[in-house]
Amino acid sequence: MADSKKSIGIVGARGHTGAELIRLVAAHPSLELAYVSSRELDGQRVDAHVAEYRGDLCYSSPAHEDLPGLGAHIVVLALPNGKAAACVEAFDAAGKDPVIVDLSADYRFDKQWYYGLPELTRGKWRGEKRISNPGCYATAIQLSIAPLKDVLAAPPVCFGVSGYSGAGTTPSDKNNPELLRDNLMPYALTGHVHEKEASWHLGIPVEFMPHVAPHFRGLTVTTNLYLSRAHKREDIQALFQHRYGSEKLVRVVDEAPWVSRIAGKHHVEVGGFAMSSDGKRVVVVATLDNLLKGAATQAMQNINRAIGVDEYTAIPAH
Ligand SMILES: NC(=O)C1=CN([C@@H]2O[C@H](COP(=O)(O)OP(=O)(O)OC[C@H]3O[C@@H](n4cnc5c(N)ncnc54)[C@H](OP(=O)(O)O)[C@@H]3O)[C@@H](O)[C@H]2O)C=CC1
Ligand SMILES: CC(=O)N[C@@H](CCC(=O)OP(=O)(O)O)C(=O)O
Repeated sequence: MADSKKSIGIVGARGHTGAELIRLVAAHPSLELAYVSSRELDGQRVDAHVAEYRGDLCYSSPAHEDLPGLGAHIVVLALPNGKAAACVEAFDAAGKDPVIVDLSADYRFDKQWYYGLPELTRGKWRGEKRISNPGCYATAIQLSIAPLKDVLAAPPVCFGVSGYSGAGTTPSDKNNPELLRDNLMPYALTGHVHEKEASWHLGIPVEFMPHVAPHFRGLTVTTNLYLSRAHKREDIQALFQHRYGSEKLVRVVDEAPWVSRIAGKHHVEVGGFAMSSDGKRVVVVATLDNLLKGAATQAMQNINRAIGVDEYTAIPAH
């Protein structure tokens, strides 16, 4: 391994987000895969599953206690919710302190961890090596609401529709293409963890109603916002432009964006800005790829910052 490169381990690398991260790492000039874990793919070559990876690495299945001994500078936890703590505890017990990026919801409410939604929290990073990566819907919700936070008259109401890759690879109704065919499946209509996450990090109550749809990847969040005083559409657009005009991974668009155009892309699109006739209600639509800006791309932004390289290194512009 070249000295100039940092080594990275991905725990839970068989999953959808793990595979996207392997692709991003494969194209990264300063990162090299140290290990990728999967119980199911243990012993199989990585390049047999992720064509973009060129190398001889095979998946392995280390016990949690053995992870610290593998020595990666950066560890990404891409495990189901509830499974991160055992890994984190193993690093603590071994006295090892790599950069840990957790993709699950497990540390998103923990003040000891940096919550890495760079477009909104970049300035809050104090060099923490423990980074919780935001949820996919929670990213779209927060980016849709943040520019209007100070002019709201009521809690924003968000209608979300995700592709079924959002439900991971463990079989369930929410990733069963047979049940999803010609269907839209509502779930967790109150109290979804991303409702709590967006409310917590924005500091205002947010209401969220998720659905899962037959497409594989990409999500839409349509948010209804009541405003404390009348606005013109140009005023709303100006607030979004002011907030995101210089952001490489947020595009403020005129019309309401379509999810079919965001699949495989690394950025967020936010637009629509449909006004009520009295100017006191606006509907904002955001789309992003749940596996990319909703997970792996955002993790890569956070890793890049943690290792001191440009935040967008190895993240394609389109
Ligand atoms: N999918 C998405 O759109 C998004 C997902 N996330 C979060 O990222 C994390 C990973 O998501 P995703 O890639 O979709 O999940 P998947 O279900 O696709 O993958 C989960 C991974 O964890 C491993 N795994 C499953 N069960 C266990 C277990 N009990 N113990 C140890 N390893 C296990 C699996 O490999 P193996 O079984 O072979 O060991 C697999 O590599 C989750 O916390 C998810 O909530 C965040 C944002 C978006
Ligand atoms: C369609 C679908 O099921 N989506 C997932 C969100 C995926 C995600 O961002 O996950 P975490 O917050 O768990 O990391 C869900 O609603 O739980």
